[in-house]
Amino acid sequence: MTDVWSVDEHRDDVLAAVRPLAPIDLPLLDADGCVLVEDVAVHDALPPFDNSSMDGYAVRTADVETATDAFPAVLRVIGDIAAGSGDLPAIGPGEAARIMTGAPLPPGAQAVVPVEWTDGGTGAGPAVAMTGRAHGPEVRVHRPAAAGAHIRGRGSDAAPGTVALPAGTVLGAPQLGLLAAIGRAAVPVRPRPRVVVLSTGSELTAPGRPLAPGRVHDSNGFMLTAAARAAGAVAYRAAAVADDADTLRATLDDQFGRADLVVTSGGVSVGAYDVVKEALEGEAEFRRLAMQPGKPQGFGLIGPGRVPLFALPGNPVSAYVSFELFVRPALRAMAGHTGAALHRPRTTARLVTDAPLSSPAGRRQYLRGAHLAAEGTVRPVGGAGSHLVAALAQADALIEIPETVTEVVPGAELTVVLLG
Ligand SMILES: Nc1nc2c(c(=O)[nH]1)N[C@H]1C(S)=C(S)[C@@H](COP(=O)(O)OP(=O)(O)OC[C@H]3O[C@@H](n4cnc5c(N)ncnc54)[C@H](O)[C@@H]3O)O[C@H]1N2
Ligand code: MOO
Repeated sequence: MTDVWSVDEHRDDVLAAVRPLAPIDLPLLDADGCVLVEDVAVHDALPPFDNSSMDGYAVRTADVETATDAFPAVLRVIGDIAAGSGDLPAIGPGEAARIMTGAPLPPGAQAVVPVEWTDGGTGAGPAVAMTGRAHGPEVRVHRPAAAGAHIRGRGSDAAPGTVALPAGTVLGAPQLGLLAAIGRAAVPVRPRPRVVVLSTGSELTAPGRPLAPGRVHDSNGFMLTAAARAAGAVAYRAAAVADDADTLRATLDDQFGRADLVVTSGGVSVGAYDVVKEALEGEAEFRRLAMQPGKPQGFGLIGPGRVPLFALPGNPVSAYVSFELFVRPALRAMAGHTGAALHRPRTTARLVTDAPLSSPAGRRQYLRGAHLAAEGTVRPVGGAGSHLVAALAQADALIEIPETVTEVVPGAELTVVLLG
């Protein structure tokens, strides 16, 4: 009897075989979505200097401590400080400087009074101040301000010597913003894996071209390339290769130099033209899994570069489900992700169907489903056939039915894999 592997055994074997890619320094926007490999320290304080958080007037607190609407403090405006100013007037007793948001606090000032608390230097009340008219040589301040009011202190966001981002951080928009703010132009990260997706089958025709009798369009090439991109890879679809082992091998050899991982589909079953098996004989291991769809699977580290190659089954749903369960975690591991971040999130949901569903004994079944998070339910979409691409396109989850279960009744609690 031929050995049969479980889904978990195959996934564990594949994850044990792949390694995180060597780190490289990438410019910030190229590092988007990548995993940082070293702690990044703050060298210069952020903000780099004390600055105003409001448009208003930089003042000495003693000068405004008794200010009210009836008895405003009248201060002499000795200058204008815009964001980016380097030349700052010193504020003496009875003086103020008009200051903009983000502008450096001038020496002598202890607080900023927002323009709304003043006459805006117009000689009028607060209502007029709101109109933002040009200031005069004097400003009337109507309220006191505590020391430090409306001032963003040097280093109050990130202090020098602290860790801005620890190794292992996945870089997204806020993290890239922080790196830019502390002056980093490039960071050491694991690069996105480069993936080549290759469909096999003499029946395959590129979409956009008319179908000759007996032929079908190559859907796997596009679906798996998109799935690899969604997993964080830089992925390209190669033109489909006909069922000829020598041509396939030559095409694969050509791709190994430019790919960190290769995905093929088709040609792994027991048919007369299962050329992927033939082309990789002795290098990849071909297995039967206790799984439906996705029973035949091939995997190996191929060529001198030992490039991971996944030979997925040709049926489109089988190929996609196999990608999600085996290739995606491998790609995520190569990109430096660990733990739960390798996998699609899972949850439990109540099955909504009119009649019980049957499932093959001894095989873990993955039905396609529509998940309703708010209701905690999942509804099967289409049947179990592994050619049902239209139903797959309606699904946002995989419904997992364990190997030991042959029938599930409406209302049963099942694990679902969220495809996001
Ligand atoms: N006698 C047996 N026959 C089959 C078995 C078996 O155990 N004994 N297993 C079945 C299962 S399960 C699967 S899955 C498929 C896997 O077959 P292959 O990986 O060899 O795939 P092909 O034969 O090349 O194609 C299968 C099917 O998928 C279509 N296909 C293939 N590539 C594409 C593509 N890029 N785009 C769209 N459609 C594609 C192809 O035309 C076939 O219809 O084997 C079963 N048979
Ligand atoms: O197990 Mo094949 O992978 O469905 O249809």
